[in-house]
Amino acid sequence: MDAPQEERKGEAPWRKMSGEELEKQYSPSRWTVRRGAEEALRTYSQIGSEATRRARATRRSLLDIPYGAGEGETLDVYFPAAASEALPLFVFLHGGYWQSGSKEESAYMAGPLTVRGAAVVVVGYTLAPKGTLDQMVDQVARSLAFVQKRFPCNEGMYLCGHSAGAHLAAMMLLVNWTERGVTPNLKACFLLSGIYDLEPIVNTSVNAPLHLTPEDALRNSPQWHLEAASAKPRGPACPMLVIVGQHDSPEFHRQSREFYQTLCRAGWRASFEDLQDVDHFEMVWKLTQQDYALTQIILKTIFQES
Ligand SMILES: N[C@@H](CC(=O)c1ccccc1NC=O)C(=O)O
Repeated sequence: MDAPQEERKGEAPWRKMSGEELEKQYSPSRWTVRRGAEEALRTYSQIGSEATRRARATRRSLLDIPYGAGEGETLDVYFPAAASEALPLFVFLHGGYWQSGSKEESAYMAGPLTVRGAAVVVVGYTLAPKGTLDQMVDQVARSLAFVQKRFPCNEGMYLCGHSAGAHLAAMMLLVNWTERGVTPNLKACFLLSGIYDLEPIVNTSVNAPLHLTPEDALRNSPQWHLEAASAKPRGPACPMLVIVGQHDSPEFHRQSREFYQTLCRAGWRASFEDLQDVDHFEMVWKLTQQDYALTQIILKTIFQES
């Protein structure tokens, strides 16, 4: 059963916030500590573009591979030096509130991960207002099915999403893969600074290009459907890592903590990490660095080091 309406309509703190406060809570760039909002956003996209350029110049890659017939339904793959298809695949879904960002500026982790022997897949999807949230969720599901079919010998898919991308990643736990004829070999999920209950953003500026009705928001809120989902945990081998940045807003902390609790209730093996000393953007751009705590967590999860 889905979460009862009383639980959804309960005492969530955002319901008592002014419009202005809600807007602030859901504007990650207003919570950065080392840079101003605009500089943080600029740096985030610069580091991503530069990391992507570098990966394209120095790694074997497949770029703009269509996973569907629609415009923008393409993905990029970056490979380690040793040629093999029996590789772990790290699949990244970029953020940008479903209305900004692109795979062309999101291969942050391609360097550190390919050096260690994992391939990195960066998925493109159709941003709002052109794409609707339902379409994006379907696109990401099709991209994962495509990757599984294209690399059937993969040693596991490690799905990672940031912010809006973490929402899309979490929605994948609700997909009926049997119906789609292929089940991705999912080995772990990294959910970075995500939002899992979309109702609070319906009345913020985030929703201007999205046009989410309260019904759209509820249908696309993994927080309220996970416990009822038919896609049950694939056994103890698929951990869910829910990670939020120390300097993310209180609402982002609440969203991650409550989704972690829901994952546990639904029977997933989940962990929760409040990643010290990073904001919403540093959390991802530091994945360009091999010695960054989150890069190390990802590598340990993929390569099972203790
Ligand atoms: N306008 C937003 C931008 C934003 O939220 C964002 C930007 C890049 C990557 C992820 C983001 N957040 C969620 O997807 C802000 O004020 O931070």
